Amino acid sequence: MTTPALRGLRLTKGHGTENDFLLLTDPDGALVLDAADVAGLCDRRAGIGADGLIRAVRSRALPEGVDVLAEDSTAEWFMDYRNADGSVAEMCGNGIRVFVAYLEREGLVEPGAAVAVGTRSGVRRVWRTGEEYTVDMGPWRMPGGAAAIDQGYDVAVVVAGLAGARAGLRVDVPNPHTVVALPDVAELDAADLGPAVVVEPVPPAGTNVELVVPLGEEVLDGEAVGTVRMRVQERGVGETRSCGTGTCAAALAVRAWAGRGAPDAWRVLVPGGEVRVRVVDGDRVELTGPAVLVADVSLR
Ligand SMILES: N[C@@H](CCC[C@H](N)C(=O)O)C(=O)O
Repeated sequence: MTTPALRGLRLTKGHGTENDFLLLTDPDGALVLDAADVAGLCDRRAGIGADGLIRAVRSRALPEGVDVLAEDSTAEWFMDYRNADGSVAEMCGNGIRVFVAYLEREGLVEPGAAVAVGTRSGVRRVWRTGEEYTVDMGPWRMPGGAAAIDQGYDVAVVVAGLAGARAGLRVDVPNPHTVVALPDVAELDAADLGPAVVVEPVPPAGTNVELVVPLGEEVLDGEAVGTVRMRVQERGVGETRSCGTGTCAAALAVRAWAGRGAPDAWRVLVPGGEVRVRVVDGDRVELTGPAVLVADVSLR
């Protein structure tokens, strides 16, 4: 599995609500990691196994055309995110929390300080409160525009195990998501996210798909908080135990469906745990959840 160029490479395994990642540091961006290398390392039988791989590269070592430092000169590290099949993704909401926990543990950023991280979708700020990390995920977009928001959907989605086509609403965070509301947890459990999910019309860059069941609202510490249960099929991976950008998309879709007066604060329950999503100033979203480093591995 390991190509000679990767022998001796040191990786760390970590997860955020059981969305798991391999992390490595390549400060000068010297390592050539092609899609087959990434897929081999992420393979759960022949490799180490993970939903994605994250390479930490110094922003000043990035190839021309990726100018993170022009956006924020303090964004010293770039998160090079790859899905388990080797494809690249714009952003990873669980991965970026684990990335900052890893940078702290490696002594590459000041522990406990807010960190600006370069990503393919721009610079994102991450800060730690106790054991949890919060990410300013920035603005989102519903590519179907006002018509989709008014109608509540803009695509048709066919999922194995569920009868007929379901209505889906696309939400970019800014990686592409399609959120489908189901009436109850029995349907959520019946869905088979093993086979490909068919989305029509096909989104131009593909899509992650979230199945959600809204579970109502309660008042916590004087604030209305909505709860959503979610399962996800990730682009470039398959079904995963969690997806941070997906939880943001899920909360934003359910909030849009609920209409005026819907909560800004959401708990999203996923098979791997729970995260919190907050809409701030109506136009950007924050994600809070755990980050766990599990093991260090050296490739033979
Ligand atoms: N698991 C991630 C999302 C990873 C990228 C996604 N599969 C894509 O291709 O967009 C998250 O926690 O956000």
